[in-house]
Amino acid sequence: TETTIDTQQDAKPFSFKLLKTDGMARRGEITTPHGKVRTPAFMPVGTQATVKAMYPQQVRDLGADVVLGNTYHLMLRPTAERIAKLGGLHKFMGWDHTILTDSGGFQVMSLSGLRKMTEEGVTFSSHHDGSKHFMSPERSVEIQGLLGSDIQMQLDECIALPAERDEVDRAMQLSLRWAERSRAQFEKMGGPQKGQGLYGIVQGGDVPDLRIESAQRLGELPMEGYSVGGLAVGEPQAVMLKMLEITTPAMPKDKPRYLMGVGTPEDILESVARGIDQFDCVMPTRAGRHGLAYTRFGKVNLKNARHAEDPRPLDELSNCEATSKYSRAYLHHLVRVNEGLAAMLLTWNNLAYYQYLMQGIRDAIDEGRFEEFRQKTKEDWARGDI
Ligand SMILES: CCOC(=O)Nc1nc2cc3nc(NC)[nH]c3cc2c(=O)[nH]1
Repeated sequence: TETTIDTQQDAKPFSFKLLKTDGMARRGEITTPHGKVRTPAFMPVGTQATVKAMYPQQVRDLGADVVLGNTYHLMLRPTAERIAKLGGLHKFMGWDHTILTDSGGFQVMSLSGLRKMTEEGVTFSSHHDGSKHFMSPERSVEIQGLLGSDIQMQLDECIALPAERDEVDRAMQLSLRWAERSRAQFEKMGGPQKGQGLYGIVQGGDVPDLRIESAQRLGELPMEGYSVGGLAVGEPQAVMLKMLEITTPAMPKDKPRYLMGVGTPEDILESVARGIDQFDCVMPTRAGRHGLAYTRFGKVNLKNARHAEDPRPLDELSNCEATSKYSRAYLHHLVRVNEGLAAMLLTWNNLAYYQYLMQGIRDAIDEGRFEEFRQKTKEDWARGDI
C-alpha cells in the first residue's frame, strides 16, 4: 500500500502523465499524496465518508484508486473541523488512497433550502435542520483542506439546462471569478506544497462559444486539473456529447479532465472517446440499493418477477463473488423482502462491473484498440441480458 505522506511537509508535487492516446481517448496516471490514479478512472461516490453498503477494502479490491467525498454533507455533519481534529478524512473513513472532494456548490444548489447567491458566495440553510450556513470560494477550499482532500474543486455555479444565454454567461463568468479566488485560497493554504491538486470547473451550459471561453480562460490559471461541469443536468445525451466535442479540445492537453456526475456505462464509454479522464456518478451505488444490477450484457432489474426461480448467477465468469456466487432467484428474494444484503451484494456487483469496464477501457487504449472495444462493448449491451 502507498505510505501516507505527512502532507504538512514538502510532498511529491501533484502530477499527471499522459501515457498514450488512441483517437481522442487518453490513458494517463495522476500522482497524489495518497498514491496513483490510473485514468480513465471511475470514482465511487462516498458522500458521507462512506461508499454506501461497502467496506473501504472491498472498494479498493475492486480496483478503485480514488473515492469522492461531498463537502456540502461533511461540512454539515460531522463538520470539517471535527474531521480535521480526528486526523482528516482518510484516517476518519479508513481509506488510505486518493480522495477527491467536490466544492459543495452543486449540492447547495440542489439540496439545500432557502439560499441567497451573491458575488461573495452563497448563504443557504441546511436540509437537515434549517440552520444557516455560508459558502464562499475561500471557505470551500478551506473546508476541503481541513478534510485533507488530495483533489479539490473550485466553488462554481452550476445551472440547470435549458437556460437563456445571458443566464449561462452570468453563471460562467461568476465561476471564472470564483476560480481565481479558489486558487488564491488554495495557494494560501499551501496546497501545491502538500502535493494536493485544485481543479477549475468549465461551465457555459450548452452554448459553444461560452464553453470555449470558459475552458480557455480557466486554462490560463495554474490549476492541476480541469472539470467539465454543468452537464448531466437533464440535457439529452446527444447534447452532453456534443458539448464535450466542443469543450475538451479547448482544455489543456497535459492536465486531467473530469466530467462531473457522469454516468451510465454508455455515457462513460462515449465520453472517454471524447477526451475525458475522470468520472464520478451515484448510478452504480444508488441503483444497487434499488435492485438494479449492471452486467456485461446490460442492466438486470432484480425486482422483476421473471427472476424469481432463475438459478443462474448474474455472470458466472465474473471474479466478483456477488456476481458469480449468488442466484438471481436469491437476489430477487432479497430485493423483494428488502433485506440489507440486497443492497450490499448489488452495490458490490455494480462497482465491480464499473471497475471491470474501466480496466477494459484502459487496456484497450494501451493496446491501441479502443474503437474496436467501444463497438464490441456496445454490441454486448445491446444483446441485453440473456
Ligand atoms: C463533484 C464536483 O462538484 C463541484 O464542486 N461542482 C459541481 N458539481 C457538479 C456535479 C454534477 N453532477 C451532475 N450530474 C449528476 N452534473 C454535475 C455538475 C456539477 C457542476 O457543474 N459543478
